[in-house]
Amino acid sequence: MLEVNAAQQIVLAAVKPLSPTREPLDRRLLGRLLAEEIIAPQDSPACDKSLRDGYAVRAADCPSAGTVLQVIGEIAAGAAPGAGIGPGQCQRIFTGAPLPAGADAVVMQEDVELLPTGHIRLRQGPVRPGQWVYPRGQEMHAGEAILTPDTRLTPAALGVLASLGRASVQVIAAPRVGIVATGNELLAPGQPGTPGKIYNSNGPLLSALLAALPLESIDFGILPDEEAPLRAGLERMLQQCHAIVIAGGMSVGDYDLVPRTLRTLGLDEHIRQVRMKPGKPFLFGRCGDRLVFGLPGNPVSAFVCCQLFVLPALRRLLGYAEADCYPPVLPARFREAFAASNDRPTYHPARYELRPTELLVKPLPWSGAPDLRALLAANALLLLPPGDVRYAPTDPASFIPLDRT
Ligand SMILES: Nc1nc2c(c(=O)[nH]1)N[C@H]1C(S)=C(S)[C@@H](COP(=O)(O)OP(=O)(O)OC[C@H]3O[C@@H](n4cnc5c(N)ncnc54)[C@H](O)[C@@H]3O)O[C@H]1N2
Ligand code: MOO
Repeated sequence: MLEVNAAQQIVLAAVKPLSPTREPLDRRLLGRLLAEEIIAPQDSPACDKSLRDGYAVRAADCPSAGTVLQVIGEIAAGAAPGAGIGPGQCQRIFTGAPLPAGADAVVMQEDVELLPTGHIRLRQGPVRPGQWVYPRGQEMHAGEAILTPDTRLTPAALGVLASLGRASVQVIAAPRVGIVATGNELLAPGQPGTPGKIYNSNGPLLSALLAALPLESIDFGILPDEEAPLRAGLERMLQQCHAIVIAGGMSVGDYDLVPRTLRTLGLDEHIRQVRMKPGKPFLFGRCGDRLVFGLPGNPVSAFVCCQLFVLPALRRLLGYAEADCYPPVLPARFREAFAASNDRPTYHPARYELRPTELLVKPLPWSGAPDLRALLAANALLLLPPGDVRYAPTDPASFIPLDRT
């Protein structure tokens, strides 16, 4: 049976980033990949600016405390610089306002005494040239490359793009991803419960996991274990989405119809099972250029397969470099003794904590693939090898953090 690492490589090898598109600059671009080089159109700041509320002066006029200067006008932020200043003169100025011609320094208003004659007297001196001035081009020069293609857009990058006056940018397109739960036993939240039925937790669980990425996800609700409506539903999803995520009906039972139904829709199956627990009946393939992920119905299995295979593939569709697509695996030490017995490599819900110099990890009580409640307290998946294993406190461990953003 395929190992997890090999399966992850097969998935990523089958995914190509989507094409670039031009989109309006807003917060929906957070986490998207830039697809153009951004060049500064002009110097920033475009002129020398004041960093303080106070007075724009000529430093050469201000050798010492007690210097008296004539105030000849006022410049607010957003105003044109207006008249320049000559010897013995200054202008009232506010933070962000352009320095008038002749001025090369700013004196904070706290450092002057305002005289009734319309003059100021310096409380301190000398004034250094450039004092409280943000010089033209200090942040960037016209023609300078500010952002390279393949930059992942952060809040700071979006702020810088806005500061350049950009209303839109070229980014890698965001995929549309469909999610559906299958099973005759499933009820939508709000429907009256009846014996034998359970509520669909996988749909909301997977939608929430996908919400960590800047893509459009569509929840297609529930499809039954019946061939005709299942086929029609999956076909509709394939028409509308770049990738589809199906949970349930993946195993070998008489009502596990998903794999064979996908085959009638032209599935090119790349993966049918992976040597892991939970999540063994994971399916991956393509229908034409659509990516198809079949997750086992047990909620923790669906969760783990989403973390290990679906999210990495979607990051790749978004244009992330391959190495940035995988969830990180971090080294740690066991916080306490633990004994495990598993027939496959296992991803066990756990809690990690940062101690001054190392990470400690503690497996949580967990009763297996259906036990979604165990994930409530988890912030990690602890990797455990197959077989009977006993760990003592401080033994080495490795885990996947679940709180990575
Ligand atoms: N004879 C075998 N039986 C099973 C095998 C096997 O190899 N041989 N594999 C087991 C493993 S491992 C898993 S995992 C499950 C996965 O099976 P399916 O993908 O077919 O999932 P279902 O049978 O549809 O459901 C399993 C379980 O999860 C519940 N479920 C399903 N969907 C949801 C949902 N949307 N929300 C909440 N709970 C859901 C479902 O009611 C079942 O209890 O198969 C083993 N069997
Ligand atoms: O592989 Mo299944 O997901 O253990 O229960």
